[in-house]
Amino acid sequence: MKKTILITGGAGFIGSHVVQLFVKKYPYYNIVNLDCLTYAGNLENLQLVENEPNYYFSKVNLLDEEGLKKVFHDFSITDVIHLAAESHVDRSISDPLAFVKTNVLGTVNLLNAAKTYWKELDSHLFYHVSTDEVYGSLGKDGYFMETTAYDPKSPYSASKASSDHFVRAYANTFKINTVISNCSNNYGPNQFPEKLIPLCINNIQHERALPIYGKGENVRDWLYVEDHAQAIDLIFHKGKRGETYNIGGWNEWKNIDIVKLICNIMDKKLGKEPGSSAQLIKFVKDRAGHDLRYAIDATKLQEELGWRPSLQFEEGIEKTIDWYLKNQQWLENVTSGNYKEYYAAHYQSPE
Ligand SMILES: Cc1cn([C@H]2C[C@H](O)[C@@H](COP(=O)(O)OP(=O)(O)O[C@H]3O[C@H](CO)[C@@H](O)[C@H](O)[C@H]3O)O2)c(=O)[nH]c1=O
Repeated sequence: MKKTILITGGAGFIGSHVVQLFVKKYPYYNIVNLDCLTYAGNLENLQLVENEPNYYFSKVNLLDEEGLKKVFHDFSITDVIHLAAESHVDRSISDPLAFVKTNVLGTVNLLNAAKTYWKELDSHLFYHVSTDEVYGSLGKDGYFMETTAYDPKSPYSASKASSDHFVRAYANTFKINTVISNCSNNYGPNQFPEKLIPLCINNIQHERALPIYGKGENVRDWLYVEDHAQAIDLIFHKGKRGETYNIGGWNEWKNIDIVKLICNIMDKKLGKEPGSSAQLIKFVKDRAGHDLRYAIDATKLQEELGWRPSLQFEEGIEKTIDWYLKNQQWLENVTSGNYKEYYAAHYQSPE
């Protein structure tokens, strides 16, 4: 059966890489990008594929139940890769309800649309892209395994944990084919500059302070976004239905070390005195309930499906910095909201 895959959140950071990979690699699939274009969704991210004959865009909010059903019907959707989500932990602290609406209610709406539209459930797949934050926070040792009990600590991770549970509940109750992956911190092109790495790159360019929460001792595992997209491709095609796969980079860094690394690279690239960017580092009030350490074991994905990250971190971070330095206009557009003009020129009037 020819696939028509609905990729939600395709104008966002990770979603745009997944859409580009699928559109280019599988010209015989139709790819429908469903995105409501919040501040973090930008159609400029899809310039490389927007004219491909197998690419479609649909501006629909996950809270619009009828709109979702119409997309399933109009495009005869066969599979879903669900990436659309509110994703920023700090925003979830100031506005938890927005996360409940998009991440929990939105996911349930999407599951309902699939359940309503799909007749032979066995021939379809609902793939939910999730986060390692559902497992909570680690101390100095240990790793998140697929079997680790859920223990979300922030409104963001609680909303993603809840959406994971709904996906599993629908698999159990309504026999929808599902698969879930939980990934560590991503970095790379197209990431909105509220996240640590692009925030630092952007702030160094503008000689602004680099805010480090607490003492900068918190640890994250970092993965290049294209490696995440490759993992999603593998899991979508070869992952066992009903299973969960952890995705990570085996690449743990303390926040302060990563910021210092970015400072050093930026000094060289911008021709600044060594050590000058690091002077912008400013220790600020810690994030409320800040998870200490995330570290994820992706052995199952490696052993069952043969996935490994392709890039060393040092290479990935250079590539990322080069991309941001080359794409000043992109940064300007996403931080000023000018992307709406791009949307108007390419599609229709923004709301
Ligand atoms: C924005 C910002 C962050 N930080 C710290 C908080 C974290 O320990 C670390 C990374 O922060 P963020 O870039 O916001 O990412 P984090 O909270 O780890 O969550 C990310 O990674 C998760 C996967 O682990 C994803 O599910 C989330 O959507 C994504 O936002 O840097 C700072 O010290 N200063 C900052 O200004």
